[in-house]
Amino acid sequence: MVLTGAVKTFGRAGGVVRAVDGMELSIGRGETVALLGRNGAGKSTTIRLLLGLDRPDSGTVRVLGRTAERAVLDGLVGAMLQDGRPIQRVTVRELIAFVASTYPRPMPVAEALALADVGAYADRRVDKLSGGQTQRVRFAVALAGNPELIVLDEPTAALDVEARRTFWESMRAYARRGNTVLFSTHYLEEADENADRIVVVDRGRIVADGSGDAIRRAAGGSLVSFDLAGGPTEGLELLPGVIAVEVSGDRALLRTDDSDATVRELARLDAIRGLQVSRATLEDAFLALTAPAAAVAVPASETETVR
Ligand SMILES: Nc1ncnc2c1ncn2[C@@H]1O[C@H](COP(=O)(O)OP(=O)(O)OP(=O)(O)O)[C@@H](O)[C@H]1O
Repeated sequence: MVLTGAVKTFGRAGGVVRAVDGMELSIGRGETVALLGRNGAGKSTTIRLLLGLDRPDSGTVRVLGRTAERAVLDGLVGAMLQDGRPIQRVTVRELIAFVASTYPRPMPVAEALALADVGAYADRRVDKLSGGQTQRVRFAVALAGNPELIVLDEPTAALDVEARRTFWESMRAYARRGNTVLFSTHYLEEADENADRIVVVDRGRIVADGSGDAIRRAAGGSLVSFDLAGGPTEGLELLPGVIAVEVSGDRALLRTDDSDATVRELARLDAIRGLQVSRATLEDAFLALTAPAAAVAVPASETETVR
């Protein structure tokens, strides 16, 4: 599926919000992709464009070679949105059978129940289930049309650790069949563990796109910190390897893609009091990429664009 220059704005008292701001995103069949961003980054709006629930103000959206609306009507796309609630007073099996009957080439009901791992309570009413069970039923609903692509908006937001684990097992089983998965999340570990590719979104734009490792690298592979001991802070950004500099009290934190070179130069300058070197975590990378006053700009050439 492909978003080309997609823009979606919302009018608001006092101005216009560019929820999606010139998004260029292409996802190939069989990929599992995480859309990672803070609250309000534009993830849900991107997903709504891909599902044909909203139209872009400009730019285009194509899903499996057709318009988003057409792809959904053809049963090629399954979705789990944040606010969807299954209809009540029916059993899980009845619900899935009903949803399947509305699609041209549905998944056999037993298969959808098994894949979403809801077989154990298939004959219970959907309004009598726990939060984790309900979420899996919603996943079964998304599978019922036998889609090639599934789009999940923060699928595990309300789940505990165990429910999350079983949810991702089901999702991976679906992906292993050669299907495509796009999910949004705030959770870095979830993106890293369950996606082949992470697309970091900030203010309606993609600020990094690649594997977890590529994103760590793009935001600076290591962090070097030391006590300034009253020394100058000017020029630190010019040290070899340094991508960004933060000063907090009397301590300087340098984000660097060549910590050896950075440390050698600091040693030469005799600025190694309390020196610490650590590998940037995905969390560091994410914060650097999406911090409100983004200190780090990732040149497009440093992101690993998969397609
Ligand atoms: N229907 C709407 N009307 C007005 N503004 C909207 C609407 N939908 C989204 N926005 C605004 O667009 C921006 C992006 O919102 P969006 O819901 O896409 O972000 P998100 O990354 O999904 O956030 P969250 O993680 O909180 O779900 C936000 O500033 C939001 O307030």
